[in-house]
Amino acid sequence: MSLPPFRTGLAYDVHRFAPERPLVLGGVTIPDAPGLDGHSDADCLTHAASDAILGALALPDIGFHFPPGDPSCLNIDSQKILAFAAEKAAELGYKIGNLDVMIIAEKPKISPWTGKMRERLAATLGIGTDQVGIKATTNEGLGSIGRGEGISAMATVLLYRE
Ligand SMILES: Nc1ccn([C@@H]2O[C@H](COP(=O)(O)O)[C@@H](O)[C@H]2O)c(=O)n1
Ligand SMILES: C[C@@]1(CO)OP(=O)(O)OP(=O)(O)OC[C@H]1O
Repeated sequence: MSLPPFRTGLAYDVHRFAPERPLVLGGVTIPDAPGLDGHSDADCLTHAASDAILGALALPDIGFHFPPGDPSCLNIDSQKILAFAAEKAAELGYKIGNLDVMIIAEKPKISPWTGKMRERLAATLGIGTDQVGIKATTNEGLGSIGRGEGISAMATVLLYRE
């Protein structure tokens, strides 16, 4: 692998609602909100963040490392997946410059939780909270997300070498 000083990564994930499950986003359990369906904890924000890091490194995605359906991944805490991606970056000599995430959801209201999510992701990644951005938007009623069928997330990351 060539080792340029900077590498960027981009990722997307979406999960449909599964109201009987707890809602975990950015490693934070949001009370009184419908959860998401998945083999893991279904934390689409953290999945997108993890895939952005793996993508920046040109490594296979999270499904390769944590196969859907693998019993060892059942209800897995996605912070473990994010920590794995961060370890891969460190192994290849990269640090995280910044991570930026966008949540697209009609519900619940995300903004009250972004502070805790930034702290959780920063702790998992071993970086400062000022290196983690999290924003949310609705889909203005358009499409499956707009109909309130699930939550999606996009993430971008900058990695650098010293
Ligand atoms: N699930 C969401 C969606 C939006 N927000 C916050 O509301 C603002 C306005 O959203 P629009 O979709 O109308 O642009 C947005 O900037 C967020 O601050 C939210 O917290 N949770
Ligand atoms: C981490 C995994 C493990 O099953 O989680 P899932 O909940 O299946 O979520 P998805 O984003 O569909 O695919 C990633 C999987 O590898």
